[in-house]
Amino acid sequence: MAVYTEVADEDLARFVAAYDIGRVLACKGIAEGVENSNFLLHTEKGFYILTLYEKRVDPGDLPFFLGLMEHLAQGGVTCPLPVRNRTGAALGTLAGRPAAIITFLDGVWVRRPTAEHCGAVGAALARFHLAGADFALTRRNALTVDAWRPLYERSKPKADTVFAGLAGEIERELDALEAAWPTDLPRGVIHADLFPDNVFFLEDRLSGLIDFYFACNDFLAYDLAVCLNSWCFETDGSFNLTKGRAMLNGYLGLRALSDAECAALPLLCRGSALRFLLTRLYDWLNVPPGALVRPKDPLEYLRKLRFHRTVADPSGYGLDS
Ligand SMILES: Nc1ncnc2c1ncn2[C@@H]1O[C@H](COP(=O)(O)OP(=O)(O)OP(=O)(O)O)[C@@H](O)[C@H]1O
Ligand SMILES: N[C@@H](CCO)C(=O)O
Repeated sequence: MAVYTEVADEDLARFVAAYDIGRVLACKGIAEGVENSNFLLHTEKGFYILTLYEKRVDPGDLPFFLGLMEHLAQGGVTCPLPVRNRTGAALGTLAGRPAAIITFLDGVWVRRPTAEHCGAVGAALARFHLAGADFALTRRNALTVDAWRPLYERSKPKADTVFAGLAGEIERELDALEAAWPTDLPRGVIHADLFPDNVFFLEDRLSGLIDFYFACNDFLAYDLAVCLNSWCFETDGSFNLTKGRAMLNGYLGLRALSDAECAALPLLCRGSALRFLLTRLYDWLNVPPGALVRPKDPLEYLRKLRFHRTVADPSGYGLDS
């Protein structure tokens, strides 16, 4: 999260007065993250997260995200719940933005994940996929293969200022992925952004998942690719096979992967790496003036992408044949 939009005290007090959570005692901007404006809200009833939805969130998708949290919680996935106001609405408007209050989840995200953390995340991801299977709403993935080229075009004029040769490398990758992207893998609701900062642990036990604002319907195995990318690389850029194996085995303990899903993993990992390279590149080149935000390094994902091009089969991620 980040803070793009400031909220006046009177507006906040009026917004919170519609809820049954007491008066505002304090409200502090959260610097972490890059997508929405987030605040730690302290009221007479306790702590909450106040989110103002920013540029990448289509307000029409908010019932999907908020409904998904409620659905997953009923299905045994620990996650925050939207708080409803006295009229039963989970969504309102604050400072000109769609806004919601969600419950505070205890735990911290791990800066240096171990293989054990990766195993727990693999299992949690499978639990998410199983619990999401009977969710009634759907949302297409707005950041899948057909969206990557238009997204790239918006950064293209300045891409080579970030890294010489970056534009050409992205264009070759887009050509390859558009030609080879799978069409018929098992689909369902995916988290699509289950990075370490979206998974909380309490004393090494996974305590819950947050940040459902990229969730959508897409290939289930693509979600694993997002997690292999975000959890299993070391800071020196190398892929940690022990972590990859732990994550895949954690997942396989609850949901089997088909042969086609296994075979597609290297391609899905390339696609996922390109997706985060492209959104990070755009954000890097377009920091709004005055925003409290730390854009993330796009080149981290260029290095991951290059690694995936060298992976011939899923044993390269630790998948036992
Ligand atoms: N329900 C919650 N309970 C406790 N803390 C939360 C909760 N939701 C968010 N946070 C805090 O806010 C931080 C950022 O949240 P989040 O990851 O949802 O933001 P974001 O802008 O969507 O970030 P990104 O998409 O870059 O991960 C978290 O790391 C955590 O510190
Ligand atoms: N988790 C993403 C930010 C949200 O899309 C990243 O690290 O690039």
